[in-house]
Amino acid sequence: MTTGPVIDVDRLHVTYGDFHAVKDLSFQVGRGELYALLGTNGAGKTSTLEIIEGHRTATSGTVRVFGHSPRDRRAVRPRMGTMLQESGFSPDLTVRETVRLIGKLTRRTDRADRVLGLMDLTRKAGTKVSQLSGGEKRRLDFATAVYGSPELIFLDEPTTGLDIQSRDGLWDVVDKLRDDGTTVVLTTHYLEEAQQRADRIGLMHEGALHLEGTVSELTRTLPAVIRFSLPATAPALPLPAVSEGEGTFRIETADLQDDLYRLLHWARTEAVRLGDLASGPTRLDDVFRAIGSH
Ligand SMILES: Nc1ncnc2c1ncn2[C@@H]1O[C@H](COP(=O)(O)OP(=O)(O)OP(=O)(O)O)[C@@H](O)[C@H]1O
Repeated sequence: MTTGPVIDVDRLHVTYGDFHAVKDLSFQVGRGELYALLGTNGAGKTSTLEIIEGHRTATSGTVRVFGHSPRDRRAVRPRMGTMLQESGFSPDLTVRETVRLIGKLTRRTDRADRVLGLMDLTRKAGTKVSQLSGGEKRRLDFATAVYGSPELIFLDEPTTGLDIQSRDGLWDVVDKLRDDGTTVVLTTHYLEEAQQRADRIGLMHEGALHLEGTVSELTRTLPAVIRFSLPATAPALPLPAVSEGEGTFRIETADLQDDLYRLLHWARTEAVRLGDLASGPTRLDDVFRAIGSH
């Protein structure tokens, strides 16, 4: 039984030649957490994950997984499953053979047919990997990652190329694993998936952690937004608003409830119809867009 964090990254540096891809990166992932490591293109996420997964050595700094070096494969591999962005499966093996091979290599035990069933691949069990569609390959990749229900799972862009049924199926499996205490590290460019599911987010930019926190801690760093359109004849608004052209306005607010109330009260009193009214907290997309602008 490990006490302390499942993943502990301390002052990690990764250089390629004289290029500094990861600079003094520190973060921890606790047991049972879903930690989303997100970032701009080239931020250093893959480089970092490759070190945590034991595929690459750090230039300097320390990384511990379950208290061990990730290069200590015997200690770490049986306890972690990995869904990479690109699988390196042998095209000539069947789907079932592939799952069994990964099980053997990682020293995890399970039934191949169980994990194939989870991802609706039972009918493809005897099919060669080379004959699978792109989405089926991704599902096979996920099935191998969850083989043996490991304590730690890395999901690198897991839903890219999956149809909506497969996405829902994948997240159902992840939710069940999490109920049993599995720790998940997710990278994705589908920010709404991270927004819905992550306990904490580490947001990388240019090799460093730009922001870290829960979704609400990150979105709280930016104002919420109210958008609407007005007829040209409308009287002056009760709040400062920015015109976005064609009669559309945007109000940025640190107090969405109060300012929305003031706007609606004004509209009713003045008998003004607010067109296409929409409001909501800042989305993770906006936090990303703000990177580099401050
Ligand atoms: N083997 C390598 N040799 C030289 N430079 C590399 C190598 N691998 C990555 N880099 C560079 O290091 C930086 C970080 O790359 P990395 O793949 O870790 O980023 P990322 O955050 O995963 O990006 P993306 O979201 O685009 O996949 C990039 O500028 C990349 O060009």
